[in-house]
Amino acid sequence: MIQKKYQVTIIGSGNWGSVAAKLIASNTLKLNSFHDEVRMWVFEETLPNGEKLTDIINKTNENVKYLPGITLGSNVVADPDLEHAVKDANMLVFVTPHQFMEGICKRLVGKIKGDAEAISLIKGMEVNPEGPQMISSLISKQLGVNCCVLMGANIANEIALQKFSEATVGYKEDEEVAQRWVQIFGTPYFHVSAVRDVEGVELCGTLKNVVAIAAGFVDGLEMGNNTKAAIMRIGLNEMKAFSKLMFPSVCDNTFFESCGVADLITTCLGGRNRKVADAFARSGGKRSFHELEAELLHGQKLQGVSTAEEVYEVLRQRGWQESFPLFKTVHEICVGRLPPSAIVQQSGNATQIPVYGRL
Ligand SMILES: NC(=O)c1ccc[n+]([C@@H]2O[C@H](COP(=O)([O-])OP(=O)(O)OC[C@H]3O[C@@H](n4cnc5c(N)ncnc54)[C@H](O)[C@@H]3O)[C@@H](O)[C@H]2O)c1
Ligand SMILES: O=P(O)(O)OC[C@H](O)CO
Repeated sequence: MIQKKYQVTIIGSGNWGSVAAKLIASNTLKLNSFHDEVRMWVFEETLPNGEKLTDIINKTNENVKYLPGITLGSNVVADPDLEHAVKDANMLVFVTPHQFMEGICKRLVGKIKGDAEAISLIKGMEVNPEGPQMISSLISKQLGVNCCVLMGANIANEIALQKFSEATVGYKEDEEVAQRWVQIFGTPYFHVSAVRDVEGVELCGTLKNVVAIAAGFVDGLEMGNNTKAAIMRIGLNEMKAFSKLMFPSVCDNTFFESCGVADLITTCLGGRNRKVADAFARSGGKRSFHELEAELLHGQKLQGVSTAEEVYEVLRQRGWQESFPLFKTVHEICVGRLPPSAIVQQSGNATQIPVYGRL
């Protein structure tokens, strides 16, 4: 019998997308059931020296803009043509900032192989008048594919340097498919495990970005470690309560996986959301997130501010605002309705919130 060979394409080539390419490319070379080549769709841009990013990646094997100084692997092929990049793939890895996914999915309808499986590494959600939709669900519905997720305490630059870390794959039903994702991401320095709780894993990764913004405010206001720990604790409670209200099937244990408490800790200590929110608070809320993101992240994108807005919209639609003082306050600070110092005054009310007692 001829063994099926899987072809992997990565849709996205930012900081994490490039590290995902490096991890997967190191494994496809070793595993017989995968084609060596890993195709990576690049949102094309021209760099200041006039060269196309795709050409530089294919020439130097390095994403000089989003992951400088790291060799991706000679079997990573950058491709600026989205439809071309996915045409032969039966394993699709989605890893772009979440705000671009609706447009990307629209372009891919009818363009992917019938046996394709997908995984989303994207931390974020979509909210429209009909309600919220997780990104894995957007991918599944628009493209008619099964979609797992991979989330965890994964600051990309640290994994690029092969420093030990862990991640969690969330899946719906098919454990064999989940194990195939574990196989192509896992390395001796990147331990991956799978849990049957796709919504719980994805909501952990999504909601921690809102808490990271709150932690950045605390840092910018120089309020100290105890305050930051309190904000993280209150944030974790809100993450759990929100996830369970959205999806009653979400498991408590998921919050103790890498995607849960570990991601919350790393992101509140060293993530980009924390960094930009710190600068915002130091400016007294006078500089915009947009301006600070461009200045501090050099093209990388912040997810926490838009996620705070999306979560706020869900709270508004469902009348849950009073049960989620931290989530609500983060958004109100981001849009300038409250000063950064409100993060402690308002979130402190969380101790009286009955919803936590019930969950
Ligand atoms: N960087 C990390 O440490 C990290 C770790 C875990 C998860 N994530 C998540 O991974 C996802 C992707 O983040 P990242 O760090 O790889 O990206 P990034 O923020 O480093 O880079 C931004 C990317 O967006 C692309 N882009 C810009 N405009 C675009 C457009 N109009 N359409 C499509 N793409 C466009 C850019 O080319 C670039 O590849 C996010 O959901 C993030 O939360 C990131
Ligand atoms: O840099 P951030 O804040 O986008 O966080 C990066 C990762 O999500 C941490 O796991």
